[in-house]
Amino acid sequence: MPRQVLRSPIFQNILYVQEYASPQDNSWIIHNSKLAFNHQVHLGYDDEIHLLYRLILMSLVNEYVKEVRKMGCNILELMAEGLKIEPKNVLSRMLSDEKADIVFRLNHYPPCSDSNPDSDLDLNNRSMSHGRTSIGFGEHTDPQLISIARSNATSGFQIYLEDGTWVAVPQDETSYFINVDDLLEVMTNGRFKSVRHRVVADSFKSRVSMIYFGGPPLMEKISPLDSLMEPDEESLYNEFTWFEYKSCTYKTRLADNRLSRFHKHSHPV
Ligand SMILES: O=C(O)CCC(=O)C(=O)O
Ligand SMILES: [Fe+2]
Repeated sequence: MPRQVLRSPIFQNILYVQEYASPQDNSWIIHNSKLAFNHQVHLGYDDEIHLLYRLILMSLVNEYVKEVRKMGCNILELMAEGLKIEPKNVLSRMLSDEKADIVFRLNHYPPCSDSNPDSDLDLNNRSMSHGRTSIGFGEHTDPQLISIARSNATSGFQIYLEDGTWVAVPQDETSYFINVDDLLEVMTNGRFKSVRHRVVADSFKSRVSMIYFGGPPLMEKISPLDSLMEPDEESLYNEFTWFEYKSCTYKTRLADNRLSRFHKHSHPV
């Protein structure tokens, strides 16, 4: 099914017809710019897509999202089991809730011939010059609970390690890539870490990825799970709702450490 979605001629057409930067960005995803080389396709808002295309596309996406949501729930249940907490749906109930805040995003990174011979060097440096590298999607953590991604086996996805290096994650179109997101870090009181990641555009191959972002209902209160906390353990975070956190993501820049704003003992960055 996912491969079918990626390869579907409908998707291919839409990728080339409807490419534009996301309206809510504050400069971090700019269509065809040197800051980011990425086209996002926002489904549902594209008035010019032929109605028939839109209907077929919507039904493919809905079917995919339904299945991936089930997978997300299973993964969260396995995590609860691994953490030895009860009930087993303590995390997954937020995704299975009919008000769960789900986003599906399709990213298209055209080949970018902009890269220069120094870029490998630059790409391991967090303070790189954006003008000289071909960043497809700037570094960030995903704000939700978990993200589940598939791609067309074009490299570029990298994760950040605490020692300051970026590690390329080998891609293949038969695997799912699961990210721990910000809310899961809070709910596990830091036991799981939200993974900082980015995409570097490939010089020769186009990359397409589709990501399911699983978030809880907007008014869900987020704080470390009672059932997980040791008797003398202190909560690292102030309680907030997903709505508050989500609003904060729109007011901050992509690369910001948004969690630090909700951290009990640190100053906002
Ligand atoms: O394209 C990818 O593989 C990752 C994109 C991403 O990190 C995102 O959409 O949040
Ligand atoms: Fe992401």
